[in-house]
Amino acid sequence: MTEVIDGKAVAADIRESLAACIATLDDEGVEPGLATVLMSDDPASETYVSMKQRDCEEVGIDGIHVEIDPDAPAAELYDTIDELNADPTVNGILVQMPVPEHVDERRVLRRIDPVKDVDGFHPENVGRLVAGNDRYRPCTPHGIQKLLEAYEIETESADAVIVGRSNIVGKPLANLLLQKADDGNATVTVCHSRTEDLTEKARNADILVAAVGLAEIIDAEMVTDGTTVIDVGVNRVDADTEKGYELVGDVDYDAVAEVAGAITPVPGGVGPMTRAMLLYNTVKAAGLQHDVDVDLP
Ligand SMILES: Nc1nc(=O)c2c([nH]1)NC[C@@H]1CN(c3ccc(C(=O)N[C@@H](CCC(=O)O)C(=O)O)cc3)C=[N+]21
Repeated sequence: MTEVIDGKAVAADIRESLAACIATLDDEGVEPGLATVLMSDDPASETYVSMKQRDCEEVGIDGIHVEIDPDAPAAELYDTIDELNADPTVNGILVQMPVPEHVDERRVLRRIDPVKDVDGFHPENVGRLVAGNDRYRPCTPHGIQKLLEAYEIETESADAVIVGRSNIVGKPLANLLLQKADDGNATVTVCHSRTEDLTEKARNADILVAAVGLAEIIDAEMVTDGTTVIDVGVNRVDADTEKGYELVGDVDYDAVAEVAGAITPVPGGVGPMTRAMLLYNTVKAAGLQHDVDVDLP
C-alpha cells in the first residue's frame, strides 16, 4: 500500500516543538520577530504571506508585515530592508519572491543581513550550506528532510533524483542530501525539464523529488514500485471550483500513487512544511541574535 505522507501533521508536530523553544526565549525576555515584505499583487503571493503571518501568531512569533506598491521604485524595497536590518525586534526577514521585474532580485537577497536571512537565500548562507556549515537551511529543502525523517525514509545510500534546479529548492536540496550526515549521504542526481532520458533517470530513484513548477509532469511511467515521491509543485490550474482554480502538484498524483511506496499530496504535503521551517529558522535566528540556546527540533 502506498503511504500518504502527511505534511500537515508533521508541520503541526514541529510547531509544537517550537513552542517549547519560544518559551525558553521568553524566559530570557526575547520574543522572536519575523518581518514579511510583499511587493506584488499576485494573489498566490498574497495568500502565502498571509498564511505565514497566521502561523506566526499561532506559535507566538511577533509578525510584522510590510507591503510595498509593486510600481514603487526599487529603492523603496532596499530602504525597507535597511530599516528591518537595523530593527532589533526583527530577527528574521522574508521578502516574498518573485519581486517585480524592475527590482534586482539578487541585490535584494544580498541586502538582507545574513543573520536575519531566514529564507537562507543570501550568498553567504548559500555558501555556508554548500560548504557543509549551514546556518539557515532553506525552508522547502529542510522541510523535505524533516518529512523523510518523520517517515523513517533513509537517505543514507539512497538514490535521490531531484527534478528541478532552482536556487530555492533543487540546488539546496541536492547539497543537503549530499552532506556527510544522517539526513544526507545520498547519491544525488539533479535533472530538469529538459533532461534527456528523464524517465529513465527518474525510474532509478529511491527518492524522487519533483520541483519543476509544471503541473503533473511526473507520470506513472517515471516511477518504479516502492519509490518515495516528494511533490514540491503548487500549481494553480483553472477549475470549476468556488475559487475558480484548483491546486495541483508537479506529480500526476492519482496515477503515481498506484506505484509509489510513499507520496506527498498537494495540498497538505511539502507546502505546510515550508511554512513550519520558516518558523524554525525565525526561532533559530532569535536564539543566535540573543545568544540563547534553543533546543531546536
Ligand atoms: N522569499 C520567499 N520564500 C518562500 O518560502 C517562498 C517565496 N518567497 N515565494 C513563493 C514560494 C512558495 N511558497 C509556498 C509556501 C507554502 C505553501 C503552502 O503552504 N501550500 C499549501 C496550500 C496553499 C493554498 O491553499 O494555496 C499546501 O501545499 O498544502 C505553498 C508555497 C513559499 N515560497
